[in-house]
Amino acid sequence: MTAPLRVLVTGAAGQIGYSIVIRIADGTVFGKDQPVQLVLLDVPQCSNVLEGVVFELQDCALPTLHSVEAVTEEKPAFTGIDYAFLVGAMPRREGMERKDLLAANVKIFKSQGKALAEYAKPTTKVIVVGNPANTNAFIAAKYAAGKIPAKNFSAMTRLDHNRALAQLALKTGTTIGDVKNVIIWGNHSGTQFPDVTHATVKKNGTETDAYSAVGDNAFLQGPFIATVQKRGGVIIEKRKLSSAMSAAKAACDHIHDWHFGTKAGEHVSMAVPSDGSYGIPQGLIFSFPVTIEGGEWKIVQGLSFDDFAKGKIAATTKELEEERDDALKACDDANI
Ligand SMILES: NC(=O)c1ccc[n+]([C@@H]2O[C@H](COP(=O)([O-])OP(=O)(O)OC[C@H]3O[C@@H](n4cnc5c(N)ncnc54)[C@H](O)[C@@H]3O)[C@@H](O)[C@H]2O)c1
Ligand SMILES: O=C(O)C[C@H](O)C(=O)O
Repeated sequence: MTAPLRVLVTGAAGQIGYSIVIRIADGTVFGKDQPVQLVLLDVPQCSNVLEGVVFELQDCALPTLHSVEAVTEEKPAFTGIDYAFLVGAMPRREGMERKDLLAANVKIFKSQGKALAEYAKPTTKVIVVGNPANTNAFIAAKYAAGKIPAKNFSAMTRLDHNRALAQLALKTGTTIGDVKNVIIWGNHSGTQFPDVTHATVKKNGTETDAYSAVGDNAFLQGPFIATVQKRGGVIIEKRKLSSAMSAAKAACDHIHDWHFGTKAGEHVSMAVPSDGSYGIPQGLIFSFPVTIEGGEWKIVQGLSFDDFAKGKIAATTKELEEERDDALKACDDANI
């Protein structure tokens, strides 16, 4: 029998947590033949809610769910895990930018970076969902350094990637399966650059580049980019809560592809530590197009940028550098 994977979800009493755990437990993420031991972490004040989630998962009677436990401390949460979905963090409310969460949330990721180093397997793979996701992942990786390699840390821009696919499909009157190879560059924030220069759309049986399929450059360089950049804020305005169903689905897509690999000829967007590719400062957790094989991601190389794209990439890089510096200062100030 296949050995179970031990998978941690933090913030499991929250709204994304509630949508994510069922997909991990029912085999959507790791496959229908892969047993999973789920570990759900939240703060002690949420222990009752967490217990309710455990009861519901038990009541789902899922063949792939080997075990599920609820914990409110880091040691039992992080011990021996193979994958960590780091969701637990404060969400933004109307009128806030994601970086306004930095001071409150970065301390969580300093502490969890240390816990990963102390208790998790050195091979653990981490997705940070809690905002500001890129910078939180940078901090977690920093405090786990020496025990878990930086390449095992990532932040989620798959939701932005999925939003970009959906907007292209809507605009061209196609379906999601017809659109591929959009790219999200940079930060999961309003400065991200959703780029369709290398995307393709299959329409009436013929695959063409996205610019030809849309036939409206002004749309692709204007409203399309703004819609994807601002989608999270619009959802908050409408729901009075931040996106959860779509965020959980994207986190599961991200880990599914990290585990199983990307399809031939396709790349996905994933915020990973820069190795200096495209001139992005080393170590910044920056969203790149990646291909994945054997559990290892590789940044797609050799893509060219026009001046428009260069300007967008410079802006998101600058924001990430500023967030990094603020986060490092907040960590120095935080007595954890
Ligand atoms: N990267 C993305 O694309 C993306 C998308 C949507 C939401 N988010 C972010 O995800 C985070 C969670 O969103 P949500 O809507 O589920 O929020 P939520 O408030 O519904 O749930 C967050 C949960 O985290 C818990 N928590 C807080 N501190 C914790 C800690 N130290 N350890 C464990 N659990 C802790 C809270 O008690 C709560 O149950 C937010 O920061 C949100 O902004 C990111
Ligand atoms: O926008 C937010 O604050 C939530 C999330 O990051 C999103 O993109 O939906």
